Amino acid sequence: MGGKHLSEICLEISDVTVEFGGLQALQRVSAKVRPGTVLGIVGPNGAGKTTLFNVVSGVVRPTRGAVRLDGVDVTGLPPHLRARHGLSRTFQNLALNDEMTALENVLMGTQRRVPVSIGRLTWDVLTRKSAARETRARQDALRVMSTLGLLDDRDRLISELPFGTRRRVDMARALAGDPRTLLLDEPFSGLGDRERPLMSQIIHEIRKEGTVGMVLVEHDMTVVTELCDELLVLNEGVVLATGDPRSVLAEPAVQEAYLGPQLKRRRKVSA
Ligand SMILES: Nc1ncnc2c1ncn2[C@@H]1O[C@H](COP(=O)(O)OP(=O)(O)OP(=O)(O)O)[C@@H](O)[C@H]1O
Repeated sequence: MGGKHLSEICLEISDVTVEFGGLQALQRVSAKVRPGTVLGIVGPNGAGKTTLFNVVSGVVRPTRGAVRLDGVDVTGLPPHLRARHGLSRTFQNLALNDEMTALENVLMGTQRRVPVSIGRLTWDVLTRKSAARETRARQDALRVMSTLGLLDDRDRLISELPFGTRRRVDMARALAGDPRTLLLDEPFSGLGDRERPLMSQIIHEIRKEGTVGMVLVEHDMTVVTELCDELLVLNEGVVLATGDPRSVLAEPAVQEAYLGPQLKRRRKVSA
């Protein structure tokens, strides 16, 4: 990103409120993410986690408040234009084309920086300049795939790959866009015991590199405590607590928000 001024904060959510009809799904939520850190968004069902994720990715437009990527206000921008400001995301249900190879899917992720043609069909109409871009995109895609242990799978169709490998391909696709801010939507969901440590390690490595800020929505509190620098706990659209994971999860209000519904159910059953 040569020469461009990059703000210390890659993602800033300022005073965001979202109303769906009469329901306030988010009320005055603020957060900042720095490169090399992971912000975890947690909270019980219906707390507003997905809505906040959707506000950052541009799927939901906030009623009030703003989203900034590298200091640029992107609140009015549709999702596909946010990639130009360094935003990339993974999907809980994966965003892969099953009929394409792993490499072709990862190449799709490089399109943020250069308009890449990925099909054999369009190869013959490419100019020499775009052929050079294609070569660079392939190199970038293969480099990311190598880091994620996917080189041996590069020419296999997504439909032939086990779920855990597909999840890593989705991660490689998101990373191939060279993001500054990466949204991770339940990246451990559906992974087996052998695949989970690998995903943890990948997130650790990205964090250690120090150039990408991550936002993680995840239900597994062990993962959240282990991977996140900071937690933002939502409950019924309101920020209940923020801070380092262990102290935040120990707060009585947070415990009540999580255990409250269970305790209420138990009281009902025993009444
Ligand atoms: N498009 C929508 N229209 C109306 N209400 C919505 C919409 N999307 C979400 N909501 C409501 O907003 C609130 C927050 O929902 P959200 O999906 O963000 O919660 P969540 O924390 O992601 O929950 P879960 O953990 O169950 O996925 C809920 O009451 C939900 O019913």
